[in-house]
Amino acid sequence: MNIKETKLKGSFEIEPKIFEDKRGYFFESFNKEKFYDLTGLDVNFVQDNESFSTKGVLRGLHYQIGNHAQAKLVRVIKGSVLDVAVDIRENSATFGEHVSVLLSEENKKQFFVPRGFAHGFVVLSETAIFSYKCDNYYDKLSERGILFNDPNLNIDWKLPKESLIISDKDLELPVLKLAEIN
Ligand SMILES: Cc1cn([C@H]2C[C@H](O)[C@@H](COP(=O)(O)OP(=O)(O)O[C@H]3O[C@H](C)C(=O)[C@H](O)[C@H]3O)O2)c(=O)[nH]c1=O
Repeated sequence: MNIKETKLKGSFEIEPKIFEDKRGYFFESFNKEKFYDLTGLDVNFVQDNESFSTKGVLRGLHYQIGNHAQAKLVRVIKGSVLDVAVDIRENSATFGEHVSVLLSEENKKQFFVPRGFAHGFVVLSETAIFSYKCDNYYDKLSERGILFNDPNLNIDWKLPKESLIISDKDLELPVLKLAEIN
């Protein structure tokens, strides 16, 4: 397994070791001990999620506030997505900055997004199955979000805006304001 910390401290790109043979492939999609050894993070995931989306679907940017904040270990089982994490940790030197990572069934890459980040992705393939682990439970009342095309974040979602498929809820999200992230 290769793990590389991104420019946003505490977030990591992960490349699992793939075992291929005449039958196909095998890899450990998560190993708590190895993750700790490579990141120093003793993470306890409590919830796994999966979503299916078609090309152009953009989910996010979402986060949960306070004690309900979630760290996520995300990956793509089918298709490919551009995955984006935005640092909204109040005193972070990289507050408001983002990292984009291409996750696909081909590269089998994973992205660890720590608590204190907003997260979202856009589907680049015809369809995509997105699977992720969270270290805190879903809590609807603590859900918040940032508008996907917040001009302050200047995220390049790679696809033309008119081709994006975004929920009404996400289209009504606010832009990032320091005062409203907790
Ligand atoms: C996230 C979540 C949702 N739900 C229910 C609530 C809604 O009735 C339905 C769809 O929820 P939503 O439209 O918020 O799903 P996404 O837009 O994929 O949300 C996710 O989008 C981005 C990529 C994220 O990082 C978050 O994990 C998450 O917010 O599932 C649950 O029952 N449990 C959950 O953990």
